[in-house]
Amino acid sequence: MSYLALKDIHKSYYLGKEAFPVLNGIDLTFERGEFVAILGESGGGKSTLMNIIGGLDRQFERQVLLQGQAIDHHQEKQMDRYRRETIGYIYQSYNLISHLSVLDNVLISLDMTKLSRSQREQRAHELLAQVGLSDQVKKYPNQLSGGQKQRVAIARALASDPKIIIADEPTGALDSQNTAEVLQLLDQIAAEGRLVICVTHSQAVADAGTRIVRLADGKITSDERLKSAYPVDEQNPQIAARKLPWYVPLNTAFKHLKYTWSWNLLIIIGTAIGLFAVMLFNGLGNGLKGYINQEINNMVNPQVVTVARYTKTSQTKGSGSQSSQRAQAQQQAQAQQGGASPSAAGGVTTTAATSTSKVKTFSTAQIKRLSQLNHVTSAQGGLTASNATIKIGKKDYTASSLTTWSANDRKSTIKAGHQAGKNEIVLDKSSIAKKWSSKNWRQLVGKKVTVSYQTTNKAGKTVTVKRRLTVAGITNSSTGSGANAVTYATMQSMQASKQANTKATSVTVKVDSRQHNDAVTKQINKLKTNGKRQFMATSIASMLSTVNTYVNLATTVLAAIAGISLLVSALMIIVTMFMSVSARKKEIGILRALGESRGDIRRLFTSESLIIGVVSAALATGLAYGIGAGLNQVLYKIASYNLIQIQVGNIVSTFVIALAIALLAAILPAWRAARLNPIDALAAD
Ligand SMILES: Nc1ncnc2c1ncn2[C@@H]1O[C@H](COP(=O)(O)OP(=O)(O)OP(=O)(O)O)[C@@H](O)[C@H]1O
Repeated sequence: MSYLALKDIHKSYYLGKEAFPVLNGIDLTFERGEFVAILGESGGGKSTLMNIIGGLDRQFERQVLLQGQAIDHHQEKQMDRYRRETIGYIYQSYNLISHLSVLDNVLISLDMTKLSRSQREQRAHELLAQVGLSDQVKKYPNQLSGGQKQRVAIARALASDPKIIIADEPTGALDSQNTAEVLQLLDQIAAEGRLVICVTHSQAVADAGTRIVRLADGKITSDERLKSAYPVDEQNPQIAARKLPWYVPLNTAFKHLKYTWSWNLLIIIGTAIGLFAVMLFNGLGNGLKGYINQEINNMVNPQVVTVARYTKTSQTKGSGSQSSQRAQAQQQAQAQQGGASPSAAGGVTTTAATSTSKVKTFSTAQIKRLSQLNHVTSAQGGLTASNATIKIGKKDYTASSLTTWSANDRKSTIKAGHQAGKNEIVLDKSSIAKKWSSKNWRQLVGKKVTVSYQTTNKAGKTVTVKRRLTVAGITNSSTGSGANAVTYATMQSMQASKQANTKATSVTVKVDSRQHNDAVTKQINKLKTNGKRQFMATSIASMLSTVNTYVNLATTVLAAIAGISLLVSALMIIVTMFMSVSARKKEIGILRALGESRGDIRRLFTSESLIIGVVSAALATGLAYGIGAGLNQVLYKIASYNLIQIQVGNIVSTFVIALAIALLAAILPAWRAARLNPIDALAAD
C-alpha cells in the first residue's frame, strides 16, 4: 500500500458551461522518503495537481488515497484536518504573513499542534536554526532577502511535522546559490522520511530529487526514478495536531492591529468620539439628577407629606392628574378659611373664590388620626395667609404669603439668624430682606416689624390682622414655602385676636423614612369617614421622581442623538474590515492552506473588530473622564456641584455598546473572508 495514491484524477475548469480539461486521468503513487519533481511546461496542470494533493482543491473527479484511505474531498472539515496534519506548503512567492515576525510566521503553524507553549517556541527556534536563520527571528518578512524568506517558508512548512511537503516552484525566484541551498534542505526533508513533491520547470531542480514525473497536457508522460527513496523510521512519532484554539485568531488580530496601528487609529478615534458623547450626556444626566435632588432636599424635607382637606373642588378638578392634585393641595394649604386673599403663592395659580370659600379645616381628632398612621412620626397643623404687608420702619413690603413654619421647612434655608419663636418671624431674603438693604440685609435680624393681612372673621366680616413681631432670621427658599413664616402658635394667636379661624388648613406629616413617603401619601388619600374621602396628600418625593423622569428623558434623548454618530462609526468599521479582507486575501489563503478552518478566519476578523471596539470604548472612557473633569471645574463655579458624574454603569454600557457595534460591523466582512476560496485567495496579488 502506497503512502499517497492518485487514482485517475480528472479536473476541468469551467468558463460558463464550457469545460476546459486540465488533468485527464492522473494515476500516481508516492512513498515517504521520496523527493519527487513534477516537471512540465507552463499551463500543463502542475499547480492544479498540487492543489488537489494538498487538499485545497475539492472540485475534481476520482480519488486521492492516504495510506489506502480515500480522502473525502467533499467534507470541508476533513480537508481542513488533512491540511493541518499531513501537508506542508512551500510556494514560489514565499507567502509569508507580512505583519508577523519570522518567529510568529513559524509559530502560526505550530499553534495547531498539541505541543506546549514552550515546546512550540523551542521547535520554532530549532527549525529556524535548521534553515540557518537563528539570528533573524525577530525580523519581519520585508526585512529579509528572497532566499531567507524561502527558508522561513520551509521552516513553517515543517513546523507541524507534516509527512507531505508540497513545494510549488520553490526556487523559481531564487539565484543559483539560494536554489542550491533550498534544494539541499528539501533533500534533507525527504531524508527525514517525508514525502517531498516539488513542482518545477527546471530540469536542474528536477535532477536534485529521487524521482521525476513529467506532466504534459494533463497526462503523465514519464515517471523516472533517479535513486531509491530514503528509508523511513516508522517508530518516529508524529507531533499530534489540534484545532486552532480560539485565542490564537485574537492574538493574530492583535498583532495585525499593532502592525497597522496608524491605519486603525482614525477609526478608533472616530468611534471613541461617538461613545464619549453618549457617555458624557449620561454623566451629565446623573449629575443633573444629583444636583436637583440635592437642591430640593436642601430646601424641603423629603420625609414630609403635605396634607390638605379634600373638597368637592378637588373631586371635580383633582381626580385627574397627579400634578393637578398637587397644585390643589398647595392652594388649599395656602388659602385660609374665611377669605384671606386667594392670590398666587409660591408659584401656585389663584383659585376661584368659590373653591377658597370651601376650604375646610382640620379638627384636632383628624390631626391625631394622621399622626397615628403607619410610618408617621408626627403630624403638625399649619395656617397660611396671602398677601401680607410687612412694615419695616416706614416702608411697606409685600409678602405673597405668610405661613407657619413646619417640618417641611429646612433649617438650612435660614441664611441669617434662627428659626422663629413666639412672636417672631423669619423673612424671605430676596423679596423682603434684600429689598430692605441689598448689602446689609443680615442686619434685619432682631428688628421689629409690623405684619398685617386681611382675613374674614367667624361672623363673615373682613378684618385686618396686625401684629408687631421680631425678625428672628432670614430665609432663602426658592420654593416659596416657609419664606415668610411664624410659628403655628403665633399665627393662631394673631388669628384669634380678630376672631378669625385658628384651626389648621394644612397638616405637615413627617414620615419615618424617605422610602415610605409614597406609601404614606397613598394611605392618607385613601382615608375615609362615612365613606367620604377626607384628605389630599402630596409629597416632595413624588415630585422628585417626576423631575428625575424628565431629566432621564432629556439625557436619554441627548445620548440617543449622540448615539447616531455611532452608526457612522459602525459603517467605518465595516468599510475598514472589508478593505482589510481585500488587502489580506493572500493571508487568508495561507492560513487556510496551513489548516485553519472557515471559523478560524471568521474569528480572526471578528476579533479584530472587537479589539477596535474595546480600544475605542477605553479611549472614550478616558476622554469622558478627562473632559468631564475639565467641564466639572468650569461648571462647579456656577453650581458648586460636579455636574458630570460618570458611573460604573455608564462605563459598562459604553463597552457593551462598543462591542455590539463592533460585532455587528464584523459580521459581513468576516463572513466574506471565511467564504473565500483558498486557491483564489492564494492567487491574490
Ligand atoms: N481558476 C482557473 N480558472 C480557469 N482556468 C484555470 C484556472 N486555474 C488554472 N487554469 C488553467 O489551467 C491550466 C493549468 O494551470 P496550472 O496553474 O495548473 O498550470 P501549471 O502547470 O502550474 O503552470 P505554471 O507552471 O505556469 O504555473 C492553465 O491553462 C490555466 O490557464
